[in-house]
Amino acid sequence: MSDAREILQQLAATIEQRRSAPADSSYVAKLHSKGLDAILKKVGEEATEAVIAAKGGERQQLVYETADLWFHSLVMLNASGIDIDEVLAELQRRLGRSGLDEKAARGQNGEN
Ligand SMILES: N=c1c2ncn([C@@H]3O[C@H](COP(=O)(O)OP(=O)(O)OP(=O)(O)O)[C@@H](O)[C@H]3O)c2ncn1[C@@H]1O[C@H](COP(=O)(O)O)[C@@H](O)[C@H]1O
Repeated sequence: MSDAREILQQLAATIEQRRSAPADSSYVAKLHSKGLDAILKKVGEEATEAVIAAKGGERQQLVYETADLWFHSLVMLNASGIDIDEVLAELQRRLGRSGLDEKAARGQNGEN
């Protein structure tokens, strides 16, 4: 399998390219034509579907729904002008740091 960052970059580039395609020829373009709220609604729906699959112990369905969730999250980031490298850098920054330390630091900085 290719490097994970490579796959995400390739998919993000495809999303950027497809957003201006005719809406009847592209799922990405169709979503964009409906506006940001429709994109955000899809992210919420896909997250819920992933949770339901996990709760039901449906292993293969969870893989499928998580792929849907990641894809729609990339569409959301693209619509918001955020490069995936920004998210990857944030995850990398957190590597090796306890989530409990991270949580305590967020309280101090007034972040969520
Ligand atoms: N990875 C994906 C991908 N994952 C999921 N989906 C679509 O996301 C939708 C989610 O489906 P749901 O089950 O929620 O229900 P639905 O009724 O089909 O969807 P809605 O009409 O409710 O939005 C499906 O239509 C899937 O086809 C994707 N559509 C596109 N891609 C990638 O985006 C590229 C560009 O796609 P187009 O824009 O269609 O050319 C593709 O080559 C793929 O690499």
